[in-house]
Amino acid sequence: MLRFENYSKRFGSKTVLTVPELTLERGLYWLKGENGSGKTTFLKSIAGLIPFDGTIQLNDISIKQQPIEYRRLVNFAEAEPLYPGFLTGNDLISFYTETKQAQKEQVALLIDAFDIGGFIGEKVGAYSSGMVKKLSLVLAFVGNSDLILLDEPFITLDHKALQVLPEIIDDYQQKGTSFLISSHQPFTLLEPSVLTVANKTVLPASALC
Ligand SMILES: Nc1ncnc2c1ncn2[C@@H]1O[C@H](COP(=O)(O)OP(=O)(O)OP(=O)(O)O)[C@@H](O)[C@H]1O
Repeated sequence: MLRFENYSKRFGSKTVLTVPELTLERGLYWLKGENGSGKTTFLKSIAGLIPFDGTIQLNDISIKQQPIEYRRLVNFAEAEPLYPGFLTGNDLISFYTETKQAQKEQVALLIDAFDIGGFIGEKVGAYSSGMVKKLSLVLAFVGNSDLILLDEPFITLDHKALQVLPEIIDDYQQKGTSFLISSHQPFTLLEPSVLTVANKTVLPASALC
C-alpha cells in the first residue's frame, strides 16, 4: 500500500504538484497526464530522488524516516535514462544485482528476454537510445521490489521488446509487485487502474466522474 499525506512539490517558488491525501492499494496503475502535468515529478518523488514536502509511505515504511529500508522496496526506470558512459552494461547489472540481492538466474532471464546479451560488455556511451532503454528496464526488474516505477517505458523500444515488456510486467504483478507506469500510449491489455495527473494534483480516474 502506497500512501500520500500532504504531499507537495515546489521548484523554487512554483508549486507544481500537491496530493493532500491518496492511498493506492497493491496493483498496476497507469499514470496519465498532459506534457508538463507532473508525472515524472510524482514518480521521482516516490523513488526518493527529489525532495518534497509531506509524507510518502510504502507498506507503512516512510521514505523520510526509513530511507534505506524504503529504497530497498522500490525500483525506478527513468524516461530517458543516463548512465556514466565509461561503464559497461555488465558493470551496472553487477552493481544492481549486488545491491538488490538478486538471483543470478533472474538476471540471466531478463538479459535474455530483452535481448541485450550481445552488447552489455560494451561501454554505455556507445549505446543507442533504445539499447540504453532496454538496459534501464532490465535494471528496474532486477531483485524483488515491492513497487516498480516506469516512466514512459514504451518509448524507443523495438517491436520485440514492446511485446516482451507487458509480459514481464504481468508476470511480476502476478507475483505481487505493484507498478506505477507513466505513458502517453495506452497499454490496456494489462487492464491498469488509471491515475490522472491534472490541475496540479493526482486523482484516481474514478474520482473524476
Ligand atoms: N528541475 C526542474 N526545475 C523547475 N521546474 C521543473 C523541473 N522539473 C520539472 N519542472 C516543472 O514541473 C512541472 C511538471 O514536470 P514533469 O516533468 O513532472 O511533467 P511530465 O508530466 O512528466 O511531462 P512530460 O509528459 O512532458 O514528460 C512542469 O511545469 C515543469 O516545468
